[in-house]
This record gives sequence, structure tokens and C-alpha cells, in this order.
Amino acid sequence: MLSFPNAKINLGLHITEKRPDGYHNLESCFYSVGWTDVLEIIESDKLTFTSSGISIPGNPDSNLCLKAYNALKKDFDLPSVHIHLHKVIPIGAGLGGGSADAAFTIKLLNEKFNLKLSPSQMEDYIRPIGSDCAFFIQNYPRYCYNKGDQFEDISVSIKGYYIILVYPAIHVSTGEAYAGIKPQKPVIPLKEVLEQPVSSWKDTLVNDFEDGVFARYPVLATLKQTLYDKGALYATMSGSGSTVFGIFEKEISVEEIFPSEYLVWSGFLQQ
Ligand SMILES: C[C@@](CO)(OP(=O)(O)O)[C@H](O)COP(=O)(O)OP(=O)(O)OC[C@H]1O[C@@H](n2ccc(N)nc2=O)[C@H](O)[C@@H]1O
Ligand SMILES: Nc1ncnc2c1ncn2[C@@H]1O[C@H](COP(=O)(O)OP(=O)(O)O)[C@@H](O)[C@H]1O
Repeated sequence: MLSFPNAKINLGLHITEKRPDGYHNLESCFYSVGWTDVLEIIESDKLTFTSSGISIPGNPDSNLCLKAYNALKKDFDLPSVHIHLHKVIPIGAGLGGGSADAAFTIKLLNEKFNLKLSPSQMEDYIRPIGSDCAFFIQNYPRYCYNKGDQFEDISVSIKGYYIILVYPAIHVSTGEAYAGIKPQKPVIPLKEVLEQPVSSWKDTLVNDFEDGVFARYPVLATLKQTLYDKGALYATMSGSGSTVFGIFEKEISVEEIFPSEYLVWSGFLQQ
């Protein structure tokens, strides 16, 4: 059985407070985009994991797909499987690719072995594996809060706009990005900003990680400005970076804008 774990972007991101457990509370809007990995699960005589495409740092035995399998295995008599992941979404890029792989593993196993888990039960299995994993279970644009693992529906739609995502081959560690933050409540509530048209977001929709990460990697600020120069209505960094994206009213050609080592995805937003 095959599935296609997709990336997310953050529309606004406020780190509001440090929690007693060392994590941070945040508020953001997670928005699914069509940059995808490919995940296949087949029955096998022993549990194995392989990957192709972009090389994944770390030991394959600790891949998030296996963590997701093991989380279900504790409660269900699952058969052994072979999991193959073809990695396309850049890693450590603020796109939540690894979290999507974990969540889609749970969804695929639920379907393949008819476990009859509800979306909220699947969210409970995946939450301990990574803060933004739970989003990918239901996978539609939502306001998120707490550690980024609790959700509310929201009226925001950028469906039909054209988006360009650019990963400039810089790996930002999520933990380090959080370490550089001074938490504070936003002046204008995020939900209020998101109800306004995209064309007004430039001065009001803010990612709190930008200042610290741009100070370390000034090329990211240049990249954001390039997207505005090309006509973006709105441009920002996604999550803790380093991917920067621009939202455009219509399709634009991305050829020759960016250096060849950058990974670029563009397309119309479907949700
Ligand atoms: C920043 C965000 C925002 O969308 O996305 P990405 O940039 O990763 O896509 C997320 O909060 C990333 O969540 P996720 O990538 O799942 O983080 P985790 O693996 O759970 O945590 C990595 C490290 O980041 C810090 N961390 C993470 C989440 C959180 N709410 N507070 C934190 O302080 C902790 O130091 C933790 O050890
Ligand atoms: N299936 C996977 N895909 C990507 N990264 C994975 C995966 N499994 C484990 N990891 C580990 O998780 C880390 C961050 O993954 P990723 O979700 O891409 O980050 P981010 O959400 O910050 O973009 C990587 O450094 C990698 O070592």
C-alpha cells in the first residue's frame, strides 16, 4: 500500500511562553502543501525499514516511521512489515516532513490492517513522537496551539494561489531555533490577522523565529526579499526554517531565479 506524506507551511508563528517541561507553547496556522514523500508498507517476514531519495541523517533504526509502527505495535498484534520511504521533502527545513512520514505511517497501518482507529485516537498515538505530527492525521489547514499539537478550525483560505517554496540547503536545528527565542504574546491575535486578505499579511503576519534565524543566516532575508521582488503578495520563513516561501496571485516561472543547489517546489494551493 502506498501513500504520499506531504509538507506543511506555517502561516504566522508565535512562540508565546516557555512551559515547565522545557518545551514552548506556540500558536500558528499549519497549512498542507503538495510537496510529498512516497511511503510504501508491505507485509514481510520481519520488520524492516529502507529509504531512497534524500539521505536521512541518523540511524535508520530510529526513523520516525518505525517509531510510529512501534507505537501501534504496543497495543495491536500487527504483522511484520517492510516500510520503504522515498524521501523528497527537504529535512530540517521547517516543513514537518519527518512528522508527516510518522503520521502517514499510522494512517496507512490503520487502513491496511483495519484497526478502526478514529482520527483522534491516531492523534493520541502520534503526539508523543513529535510536536507537529498530530496535524498530519487530519491534514487540513488549522489553527494550532499548545506545543503545536492541539487544533481548532479556522476560516483561512489561500486555495488557488500559487506558492513557491525554496529550501536553500541550510539545515536549521529546531531545538537551537527555540533556544534563541524570547517568548511573548502577539500584539494582534493570529486568528484576526489570518481573516484579513493575503495582500495585507506582509506587515502583520509574523514568524517569531525569523529574527534569530535570519541573523545567523542572512541569505534567508535576501531570499525572502527576492520573492517579494518577483511579485509575492506575502513571503516568510516556514517553521524554524530554513525554507522560505512566497504566495503569488498567479503562476510565475521559477527557472533561473535560484542557485542550482537550492531545492524548489511550486504549485497551486489545493485547500
Ligand atoms: C517549529 C515547528 C513549528 O511548526 O516546526 P518545524 O520547524 O520543525 O517544522 C514545531 O514546533 C517543531 O515541532 P517538532 O519538529 O515536532 O519538534 P520536536 O521534534 O517535538 O522537538 C525538537 C526540539 O524543539 C524544541 N521544541 C519543540 C516544540 C515545542 N513546542 N517547543 C520546543 O521547545 C524542544 O527543544 C525539542 O527538543
Ligand atoms: N522519516 C524521516 N524524515 C525526515 N527526518 C527524519 C525522519 N525520521 C527521522 N528523522 C529525523 O528528524 C529530524 C527532523 O526532521 P524534519 O521533520 O524534516 O524536520 P523539520 O520539521 O524541522 O523540517 C531529522 O534531522 C532526522 O534526523
